[in-house]
Amino acid sequence: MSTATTTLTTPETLEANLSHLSLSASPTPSKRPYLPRWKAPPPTKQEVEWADILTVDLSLYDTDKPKLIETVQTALQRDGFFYVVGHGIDTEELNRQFAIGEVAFDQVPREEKEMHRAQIKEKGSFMGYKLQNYWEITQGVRDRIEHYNFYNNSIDPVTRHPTALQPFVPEVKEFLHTIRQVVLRRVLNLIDGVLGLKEGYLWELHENAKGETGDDVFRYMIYDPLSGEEAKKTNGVMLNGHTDFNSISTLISQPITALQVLMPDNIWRYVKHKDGALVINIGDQMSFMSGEILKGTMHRVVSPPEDQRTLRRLGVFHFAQFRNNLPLNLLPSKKVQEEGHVVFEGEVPTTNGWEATRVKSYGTSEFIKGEEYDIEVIAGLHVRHYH
Ligand SMILES: O=C(O)CCC(=O)C(=O)O
Ligand SMILES: [Fe+2]
Repeated sequence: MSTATTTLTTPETLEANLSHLSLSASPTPSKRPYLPRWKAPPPTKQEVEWADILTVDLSLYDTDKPKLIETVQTALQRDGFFYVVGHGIDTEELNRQFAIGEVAFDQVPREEKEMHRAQIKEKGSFMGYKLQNYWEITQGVRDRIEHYNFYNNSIDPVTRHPTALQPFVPEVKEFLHTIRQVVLRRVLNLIDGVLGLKEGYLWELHENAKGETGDDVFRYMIYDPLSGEEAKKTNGVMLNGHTDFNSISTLISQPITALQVLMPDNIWRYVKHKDGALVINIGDQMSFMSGEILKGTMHRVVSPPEDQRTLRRLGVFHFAQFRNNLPLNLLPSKKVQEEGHVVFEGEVPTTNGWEATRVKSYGTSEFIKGEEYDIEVIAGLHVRHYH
């Protein structure tokens, strides 16, 4: 049974409908186009400084929600990051997404990738490919990152995607649907609990009863290693320190140790791989709407430890978006009004407006240069770009 047609609009129907979602491998995997299983690289054996990140076990969602709300509260007010386990998505389904991701990079010819190049500067959109060398890291060193992005509201028709990816598009759609319902929706409900909002309030800002849905980005991403020379110039940095632009980001944990979080003591620490877990953080927009009670935390990607340094690093990401054209005002929560602060003094940017502005300028525009980070001014705010 396909789940892609399940439509969910009201919080009351969440629990009833969750039971209809395929949380494990599809019952008809034989109908799926063949792909070899993705072979995950071995975890690092080196000791590095790990970030202390809390874990939310979603299998307790129905039985111990108050405990989960408490954990999400600590995680988002202190670190901005947490792991999610017990989400019910089978590890084979997660593996399959990495296998499809490889197709996007290794089975699509360069000319076809060029044809699907994202209109980043023109439209502030990553739809399609962001190819290598588009961004500057620092001192003239260009990035070694390629990504392919699906947009939730523009996945159809299948033929808009590169030929090699087309057979897998129905699965991508189904996976994105599942992750929205099983992970995003429940996490948003927990954040409602943290902020004292009525359950379902934040979900409604992501998908309303009319079926208007945020234009989430679903991304496959691959990092090629930096050369020794490049790494020396960037201090090992492969992706500059940034906050995400959206509401909530989810990445599937993978073994190559490279993602670092700037912890409250101003030290970058590594995010440790947890098999089958998802790593969640909030982006600018959720942070702003919370009056910055919830932290949009700085993170970056650096060259992995010695035993993984020459490996390519494949990633799978879901960047959830609020619905379009919502002003980034404070949420109607007593806690936000009392403990948060007004973020925008002048004109308040909209959800998709903020996203597009950040996509357009990231990695390409001239900012105010600083020792540790450069500063970009958007709507009167100082946005930091660590290098
Ligand atoms: O590759 C990663 O682990 C993080 C990537 C990231 O932060 C992003 O794409 O916003
Ligand atoms: Fe990020």
